[in-house]
Amino acid sequence: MTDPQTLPVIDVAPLVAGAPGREGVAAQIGAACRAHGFFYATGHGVDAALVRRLEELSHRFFELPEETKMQWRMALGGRAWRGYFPLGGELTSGRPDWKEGLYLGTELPTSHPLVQAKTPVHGPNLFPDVPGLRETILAYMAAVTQLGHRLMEGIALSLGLPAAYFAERYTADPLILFRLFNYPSQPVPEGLDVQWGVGEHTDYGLLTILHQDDVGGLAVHTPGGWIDAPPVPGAFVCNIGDMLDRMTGGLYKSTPHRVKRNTSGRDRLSFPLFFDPNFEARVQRIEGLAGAEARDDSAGRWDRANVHAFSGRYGDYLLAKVSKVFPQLRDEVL
Ligand SMILES: O=C(O)CCC(=O)C(=O)O
Ligand SMILES: [Fe+2]
Repeated sequence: MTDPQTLPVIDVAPLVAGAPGREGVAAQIGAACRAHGFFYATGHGVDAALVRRLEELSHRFFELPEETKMQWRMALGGRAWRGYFPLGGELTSGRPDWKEGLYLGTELPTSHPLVQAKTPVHGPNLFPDVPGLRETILAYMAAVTQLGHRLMEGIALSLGLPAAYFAERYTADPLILFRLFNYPSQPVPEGLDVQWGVGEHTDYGLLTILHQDDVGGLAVHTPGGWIDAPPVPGAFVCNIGDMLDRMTGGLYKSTPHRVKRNTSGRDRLSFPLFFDPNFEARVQRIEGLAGAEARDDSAGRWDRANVHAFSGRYGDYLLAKVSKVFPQLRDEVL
């Protein structure tokens, strides 16, 4: 039985290896997705030294003066939606979050057909000039994207589907967005309407794979109330997003979460990688899932949206959401 007060820690090694035990791993993932949509993954095979190096280099970047970091500001990333945003620069539910960040994603050259076609959220990254950061980000995104493919196989098996179900329809070429976040411990100036590191929200796509450092602050809104998702050394926090909720008719919940304002006295780093359907993919219900009701839960949702009513390209869903969190960019780049 899954304890409703703690998030399960699942050793995904057999799934990563494609070994016989992967059915058992899939069953545990399925139980977690039905219970809270959140779990920790250990045994994932992503090199701990790579994660440590990314933490060190990220600290080095965020420690730079704000004027320096603004050399790589998002406004310069254009439609690709890449670059640095300063403290208070992103809104959740209309309020500024107390975090700064660097937006990244799959690295595509300007000559790539999708970039030439001006497809939003596709393009080259704006890599800060911190020695080693570019290579480390690219290696990290590649490793965690591979993990995303394996976890989606586990999710497919957990629904009684062929392992390649999602890859065949949505994620042969997944949309990967990646962020480095820093939640500084610095107090909020008087008069600013800031409450959270990140306000309550759900993630938009299929699966989020998050590394958080040892500071803590992430909390998850389960049916039984808010529970903490404290750091578990060496584990990724995995949670499902709105599209999997939509595809499964609500069987797998896209669970709201938020991050407390950091008052620990040291910076908190987190690195979410969003493993999402291809921008052009049309998102459809999975046929014949027992227990799926596709209930309209919009009245109780943070954004009052009915994900089950959505039909269209994943890219359109994403853009409608993103333009709410960065309203100042919407007019410039979309
Ligand atoms: O920083 C965290 O721990 C969570 C961030 C998050 O929820 C998000 O970026 O969607
Ligand atoms: Fe999130």
